[in-house]
Amino acid sequence: MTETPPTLLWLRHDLRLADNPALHAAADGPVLPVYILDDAAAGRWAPGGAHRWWLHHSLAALAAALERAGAPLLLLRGEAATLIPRLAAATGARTVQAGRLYAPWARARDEAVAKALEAEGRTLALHNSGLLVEPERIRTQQGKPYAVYTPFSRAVMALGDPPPPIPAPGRLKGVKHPCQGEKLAGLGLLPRQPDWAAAFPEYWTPGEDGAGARLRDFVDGIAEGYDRARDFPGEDGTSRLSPHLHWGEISPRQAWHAAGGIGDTTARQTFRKELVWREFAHHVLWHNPALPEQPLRAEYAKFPYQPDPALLRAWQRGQTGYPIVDAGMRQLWRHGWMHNRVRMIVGSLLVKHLLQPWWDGAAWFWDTLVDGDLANNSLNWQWIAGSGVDAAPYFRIYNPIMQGEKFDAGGQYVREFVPELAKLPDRWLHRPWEAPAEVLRGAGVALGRTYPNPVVDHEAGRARALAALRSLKGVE
Ligand SMILES: Cc1cc2nc3c(=O)[nH]c(=O)nc-3n(C[C@H](O)[C@H](O)[C@H](O)COP(=O)(O)OP(=O)(O)OC[C@H]3O[C@@H](n4cnc5c(N)ncnc54)[C@H](O)[C@@H]3O)c2cc1C
Repeated sequence: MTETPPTLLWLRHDLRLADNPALHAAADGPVLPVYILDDAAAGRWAPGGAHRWWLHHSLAALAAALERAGAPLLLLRGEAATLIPRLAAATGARTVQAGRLYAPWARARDEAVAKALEAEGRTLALHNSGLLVEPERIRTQQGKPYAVYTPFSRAVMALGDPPPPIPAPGRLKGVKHPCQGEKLAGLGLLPRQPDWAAAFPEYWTPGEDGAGARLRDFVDGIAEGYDRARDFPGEDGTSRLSPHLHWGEISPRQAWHAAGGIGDTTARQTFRKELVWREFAHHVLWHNPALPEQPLRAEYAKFPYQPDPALLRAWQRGQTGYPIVDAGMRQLWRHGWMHNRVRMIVGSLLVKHLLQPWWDGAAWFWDTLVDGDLANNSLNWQWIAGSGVDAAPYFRIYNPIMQGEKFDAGGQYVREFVPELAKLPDRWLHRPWEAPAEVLRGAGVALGRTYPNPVVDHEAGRARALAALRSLKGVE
C-alpha cells in the first residue's frame, strides 16, 4: 500500500480487468477501484430484479479478481454525483478514470460529475470500453446519424477490425480505503422471498471468467453452424454473451477478435453482424435519447393500444394459449433470458394480437432479463412495434402457430418449458386447440384447465391489429 494520491477507477459497465481502457489508464500508479450502486440517478432505469441478481455475482467476481491483483474494490451506495467528487477530495485523486456510458440518465450524471470535479481542478476521463465504434464516429454521407441498420453495418464493417484487446494489467498498487464501504450482501441485490433466481446458476456464471469460458465454448464449438442454428430456440445455438456484454465482463472487441477463430466463415460474419446490431442500438440511443420512452416515428404516438392488465398478466405468466409464446415467457422467468427468435414472437403477439403498449412489454423484459439493456431493449421493442427507426413494418404480423412449427418443429423448446403439453404429438403441439378430443385426452391435456385456450384467435387478433394501424393517419 502507498500514500501517494491514487487515481480513482470508477467501474460501471466494464466489470473486468482485461481490455479495460479505464483500468489501463489508471494502472501505472496507485489506484482505488470503486463501484457505486446509484439507483436514484438511474430512476426508472435502475437495474431490474434479474439484472440485480447478475450484478451481485458479477461484483463478487470482480472484487475477488481486484483483491488478487492487489487493489481491493470499494463498494458504495448512493448518489455518485456526490460520492465521486467527495471520494476524489478525500483521497486527493486528480483523475477519475471510467468507461463511457450511453443511457441518457448516465450521460447527465457524468456531465454533473465532470463539472463538480473540474471545479476542484480534477478530471473525469472517459474511455470507450463498451463499443466497437463510438456513436459520434460514424455518420452518413450527409453527415447525419444512421437510421437504417444495413448501411450502418456496412460502415462499421468498412472500418475493418477494431483495435486488439488490451491484456489485463499485472500487479496493481492498491490504497487504503478512505471510508468503510458497503458489504456486497448489504447492497440487497439478491431476491429473497421467493428466491425466483434459484435456477439461474445452472445457466449462468457471471463475471469475467464466466464470460471468457462462454466465449471459448462458443468459438470452439457452438458457433459452427451459428448462421442456421441461431434461429432455433430448442438448440444451444447462440453465444449467450448478452449479459456478459451488458455488464462489460467482456468487451465487444474481445468478442470480435475471438470470432476470428470461428472456422465457419459465414458463421463468423453473421456473429459479427449481430455484434453490430448492438452497436446500432447504442448509436440510435445516443442520437435519440427519447428512444426508451417515445416512439421515434411521431405518428405512432397516437397508436390506439388497449391496455388490459389481465391480458398483460397472461402474457407475463406464459398463459396465452400459444405454446411457443408461453414457452418463451417461461424461459424468461426460469433463465432470466429468452432466445432472440422467441423474443420477436412474444413481442409481436403482445403488441399486435393483444394491442398492448410496447413499453409494457419492454418494462417486463427490463425487470426479468439478466441482459436487460436500455439501448438493445428499447430499439428492439420499437422495431417490433413499427414505431422505431428501421423498424419491421407494423403490418408484418408474426403467426405464432407457424413460427412455432417452423422454428420448433420437433417441439424440444415447447416441451421443455410447457411440460403440460409434452405428451402432445408434434402435429398438434403448436395448435392444441385443434387437436381431436381423444388426442388431448391421451396426452393428459384438458384445455381451459391444464393449459389455456388462446387468449385471442390468431386471425381475429391479426385483423384487429391491422384495423388499429389503419386508424392512424399517414402510416403505411
Ligand atoms: C423485444 C426484444 C428485446 C430485446 N432486449 C434485449 C436486451 O434488453 N438486451 C440485449 O442484450 N439484447 C436484447 N435483445 C436482442 C437479442 O434478443 C439478444 O441480444 C440475444 O438474444 C442475446 O442472446 P445471445 O447473446 O445468445 O445472442 P447472439 O446471437 O449470440 O448474438 C451476439 C450478441 O449480439 C448482440 N445482439 C444480437 N442480436 C441483437 C439485437 N437484435 N439487437 C441488439 N443486439 C443484438 C447481443 O449483444 C448478443 O449477445 C432484444 C430483442 C428483442 C426482439
